[in-house]
Amino acid sequence: MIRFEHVTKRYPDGTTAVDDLSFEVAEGELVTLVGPSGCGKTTTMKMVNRLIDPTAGTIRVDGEDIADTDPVELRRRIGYVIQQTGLFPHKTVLDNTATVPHLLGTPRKKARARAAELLDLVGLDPTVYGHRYPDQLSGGQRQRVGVARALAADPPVLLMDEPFGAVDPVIREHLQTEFRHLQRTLRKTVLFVTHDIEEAIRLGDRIAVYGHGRIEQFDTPAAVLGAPATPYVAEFVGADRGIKRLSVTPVEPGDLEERPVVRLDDPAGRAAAALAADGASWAVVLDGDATPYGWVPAAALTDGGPDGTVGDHARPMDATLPVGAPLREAFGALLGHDAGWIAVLDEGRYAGVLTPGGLHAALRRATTADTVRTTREAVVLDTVPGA
Ligand SMILES: Nc1ncnc2c1ncn2[C@@H]1O[C@H](COP(=O)(O)OP(=O)(O)OP(=O)(O)O)[C@@H](O)[C@H]1O
Repeated sequence: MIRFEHVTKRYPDGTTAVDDLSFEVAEGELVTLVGPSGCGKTTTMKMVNRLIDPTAGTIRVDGEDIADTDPVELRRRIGYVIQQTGLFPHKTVLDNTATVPHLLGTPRKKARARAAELLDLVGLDPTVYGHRYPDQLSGGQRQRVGVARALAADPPVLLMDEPFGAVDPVIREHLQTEFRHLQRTLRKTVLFVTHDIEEAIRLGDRIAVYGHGRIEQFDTPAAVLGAPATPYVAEFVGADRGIKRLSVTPVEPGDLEERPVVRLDDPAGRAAAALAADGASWAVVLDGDATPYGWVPAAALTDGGPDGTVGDHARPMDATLPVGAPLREAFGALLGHDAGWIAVLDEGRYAGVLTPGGLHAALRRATTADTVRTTREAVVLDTVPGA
């Protein structure tokens, strides 16, 4: 969808900001460009909507060489969000959001109705915030308006240059999470610039790690963290990259353990006998066919005699995780609940439990995947002193 072919940008003073860059962002993909200050990220982005023209090379959007495209027509197809959101100070939030569709010919009333929907989508109640002016909003709220405004003309491509840069870390993480959810449904083609590796990992389908004017590695977050291509990338992603990988490795069905399962309305005596036959000290309790309710210790089932149902003795546990949740979330959930396990759902149905042992195995699985990715040439054999 966005394709760079041997693109170089040299500024008139001789600075080479981007040097022979080639990469592609697929349709519906979110690529983060990450690197230290001055490495050419913004220059790369501004060449896509022709705010800057390259010195050499070709950039294509949807197959078309943008050098042959009228910049105004090009920018209609490309939403642009920047850190200083660039909102019109004298217009209300609603009018700021509705401006571009209105300019493009959408009747005013329809443009405003759509703007209200978009404000809602980015988490701003239009009845509360729609009539405010930008200086009556917090930094995080202004950035949400910036995102809503960029989405208003429904462009297939979004360029985002440090869009969440000006807010504190907590709000920032919140905005990132919301944007990730939004992107799951919108599936825009997004080029997202950041100097924050955590942000790049959380948001990117793939990450381009920039050195000076060049991409040092272009791959999925898991691959960049698991197998940094160069010492520069390894240093940039940080010594704690193992921990960061918890954010990008998902829980898979194979990581789950099977436990005996009983149902709330099962007779307690029969459940106790089944557990005894299994030699199990506890069972998962389901409410109906597939909804986890909690757990029951074997010993509790026969408290007060064998009559009654499992429900009389079961203990609720409200935490569950979906298959595909990042291990970081699973780790947090395990720490937050005393039971040493967490029920995992696959498409809403109980699929098994995740234990600390399963979590460990999942991390090892991710490591093994990296070993397969790493080419033989890339492996450096060190001599172990004294071996
Ligand atoms: N108009 C210009 N004239 C000359 N040099 C420029 C110009 N704009 C940018 N540069 C230089 O080009 C290089 C890349 O700049 P760019 O803004 O693309 O980097 P960046 O990675 O986005 O940095 P930051 O994270 O600080 O925004 C830098 O060395 C910068 O000083």
